[in-house]
Amino acid sequence: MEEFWTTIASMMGLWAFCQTILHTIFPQELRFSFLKFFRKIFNSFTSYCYYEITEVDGVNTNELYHAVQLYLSSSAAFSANRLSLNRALNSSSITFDLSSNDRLVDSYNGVKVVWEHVITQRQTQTFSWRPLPEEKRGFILSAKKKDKTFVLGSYLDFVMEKAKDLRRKHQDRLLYTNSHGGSLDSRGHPWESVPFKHPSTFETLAMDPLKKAEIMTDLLDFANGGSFYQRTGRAWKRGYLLYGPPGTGKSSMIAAMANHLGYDIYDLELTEVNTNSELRKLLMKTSSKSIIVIEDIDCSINLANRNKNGIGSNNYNVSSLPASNRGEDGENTITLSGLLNFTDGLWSCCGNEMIFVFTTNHVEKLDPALLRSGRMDMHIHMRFCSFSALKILVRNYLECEDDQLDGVVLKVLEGVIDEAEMTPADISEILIKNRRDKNKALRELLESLKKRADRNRMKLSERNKNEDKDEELEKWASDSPKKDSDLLQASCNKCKEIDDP
Ligand SMILES: Nc1ncnc2c1ncn2[C@@H]1O[C@H](COP(=O)(O)OP(=O)(O)OP(=O)(O)O)[C@@H](O)[C@H]1O
Ligand SMILES: [Mg+2]
Repeated sequence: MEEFWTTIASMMGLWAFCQTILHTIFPQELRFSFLKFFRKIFNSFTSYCYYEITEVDGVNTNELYHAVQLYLSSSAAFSANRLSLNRALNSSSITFDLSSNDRLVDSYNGVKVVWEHVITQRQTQTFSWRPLPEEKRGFILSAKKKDKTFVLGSYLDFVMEKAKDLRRKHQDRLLYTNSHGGSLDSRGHPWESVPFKHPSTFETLAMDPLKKAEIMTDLLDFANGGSFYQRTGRAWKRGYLLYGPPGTGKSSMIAAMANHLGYDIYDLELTEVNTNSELRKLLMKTSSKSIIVIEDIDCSINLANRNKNGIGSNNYNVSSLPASNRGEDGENTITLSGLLNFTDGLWSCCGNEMIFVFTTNHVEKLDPALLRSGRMDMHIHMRFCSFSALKILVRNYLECEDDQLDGVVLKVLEGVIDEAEMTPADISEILIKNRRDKNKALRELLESLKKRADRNRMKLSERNKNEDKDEELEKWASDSPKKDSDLLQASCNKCKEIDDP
């Protein structure tokens, strides 16, 4: 027995010695290359095949890597012995990742495969035209050579599908922002993300139910229309323009869209982007199934001054933009063509299933080129609160259906709501403040609506009066030259009479 333990101890000592030698001879950055080399030699004798799935594939992020990561973090992950657990700030769920160089055995339809997660430090960069991530991450998938076709076809398709489902059902959606313009971080990403937790849904959105249903159908048609877009040769993307006064629910609508489809949101801060090529880089680094949002597009680029350099010059006056957003000569280097290409050019299709949403309070300021179908396919006017929208707000905030409310009060509300021109944001505020006392909430709401309606009526009658005055003035102005010319003609005739007695 003693001999057995001695042998075990010496073998362990030998193993530790070999490991130390390996670590000393091959520093961290060379270890990955060594393992690869070793694996190559080993591969020629083995009945297994190996596939490497790296995080970054050339200039683009590798979607397969993220799909595998998500897939392995699902129930399959419970069979692993060692996992790294993550919980992102504000996230509601814990995610599991395979630790570095750990393995996991998975089986699908009776075929066994092994996943290994490999993380290595990148070698010190000598020269690179773009900064590369400090860490190199990848999965190595190994399977028996005889199962090669099955693994590359059905199994990887299954992994992608499963990841898609998981993403929709469980994972928090992400909200990305380009807070440092278009430059890349240490991992080669220009976007920073936080979990997207906005609770707005189409259920809570107060707007005309028919319009709402139309938008929801349009979104689902888009999301399920992969084969249609493929067959018709169209890029699988759709543009929505949301316009209307502040507080009518444009941002809430974007959140509802994302929650409805389970998409991530890329909130593009255009004023932080310096050039068209930065804009393109940002686009290249977005993933499929996402909504790219440019809020207040009229404030991001001063489209009103398009003619400053002549129509078609595509340069804009950027006086309203921060200095960092201008070129050397004080001109912004983002051009209309850059923005149009962003939404409609060849580069706009580098991800599939993309939605572009632009919002504005002043649709009249936007260039028609930006608004045409194919770029902004659906124009959605977010209006002041209507009676049907009000009923949704009352149901949400006061937790009561309209048949539980006083019929007379409802009638009065219906009569006054359109004239009052109040935004859902203003109405929400009154309801939130008085949500513990329904009757008080409705009374205060009615008072505010009446006040606003009276004010609007007064404004309207004043405007009408002014318009009448303007009309009179115009009439007088158009008549007076006639009178003057009559007088002139009369005096000329008089002079003639005097000259020719
Ligand atoms: N149609 C709506 N349905 C439900 N809530 C709404 C609606 N419109 C506004 N609200 C409420 O008002 C607040 C402001 O709305 P939101 O930010 O969506 O308006 P917006 O149109 O994006 O305004 P802005 O043009 O100033 O960006 C939100 O917190 C939301 O709760
Ligand atoms: Mg908004």
